Amino acid sequence: MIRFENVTKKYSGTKRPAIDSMDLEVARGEFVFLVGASGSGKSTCLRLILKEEKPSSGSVFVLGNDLGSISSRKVPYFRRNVGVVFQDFRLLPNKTVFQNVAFTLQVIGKSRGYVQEAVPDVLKMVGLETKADRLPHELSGGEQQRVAIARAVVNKPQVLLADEPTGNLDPATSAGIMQILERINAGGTTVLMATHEAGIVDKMQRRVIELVDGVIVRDEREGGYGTTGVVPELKPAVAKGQSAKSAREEVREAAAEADAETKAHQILISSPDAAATAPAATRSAPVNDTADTEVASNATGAISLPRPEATSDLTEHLSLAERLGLRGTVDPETGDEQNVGPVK
Ligand SMILES: Nc1ncnc2c1ncn2[C@@H]1O[C@H](COP(=O)(O)OP(=O)(O)OP(=O)(O)O)[C@@H](O)[C@H]1O
Repeated sequence: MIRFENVTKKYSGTKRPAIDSMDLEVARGEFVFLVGASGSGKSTCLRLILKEEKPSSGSVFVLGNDLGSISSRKVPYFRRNVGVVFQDFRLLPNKTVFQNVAFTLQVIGKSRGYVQEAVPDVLKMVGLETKADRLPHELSGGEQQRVAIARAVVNKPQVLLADEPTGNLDPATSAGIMQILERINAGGTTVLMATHEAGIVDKMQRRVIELVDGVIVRDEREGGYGTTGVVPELKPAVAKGQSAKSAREEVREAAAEADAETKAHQILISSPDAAATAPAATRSAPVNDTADTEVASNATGAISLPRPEATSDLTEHLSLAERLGLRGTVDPETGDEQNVGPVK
């Protein structure tokens, strides 16, 4: 149904590819989560499937079409079979719920009779049959997303792509959206959903594909959000003289920052109120128990802070800086930093 063959996508003006030599196969009727840190290539994957972007090399096949050879005249017809839902809903603000959903059908030339029948049906499916005459701004976020889903599936596409569909919603509302997506999938539609929401992925236990820097690092049949997160490989570069001096400054700054972070961390731990108002990435960063993973990146790209006791003196701060690649080896006899340089 969807197949990537050695697909690389490099946007112009960027150094590394957004998708790197990817092979992927999704069968009819599957429900697939695409997870990974911000910038790992999830949206690019979805855009390639929709033919909004072209691969730099390799081939994308969707619903039996080789997207590399499909004529531009045929693209709109191809897209009729691929519904899309976005994080920010993208409803037409001056049209009612009914009109927003009907719009999809009118664009593809469905008869008035068909529209009058199909729209109430799909609004019922998403639980909005009583709100057909409302304008988007008269709806909650969850309701707006339900309209967007209704619009995406009203013409019964074979594939539904959802890019962070619950990104703007609270957990309870998100659960309702996921029930709707499950129902749509149960009806035979293949669903691909990019998400950062670990709770949702863990609960659903569906296929999970995890991306890191445009590469699939995990493809699990019934997976959870997981914590594959890769520790960035940072090597100290060799530098001498002035740059070594400035690198030493960076080491000290890193140490001072680590100290500040440690204090913040202590405040978070001692004050539940402060924790409640902390940024999500800070709250969700896992605390690792093994010394070797004090500085680790989790799947959301958040750096988990070293435990407070691990950074209780300057030596430990410098060790943190060393792990970050800001500090090179120290000559054991003189104590001088021999090979010091900033992260490359
Ligand atoms: N139009 C573009 N032009 C140049 N670079 C782009 C473009 N779109 C995406 N990128 C780059 O491609 C990489 C992958 O981006 P993409 O949006 O696919 O990631 P993502 O995993 O969906 O991220 P997020 O979770 O933040 O939405 C990133 O490095 C991003 O900066």
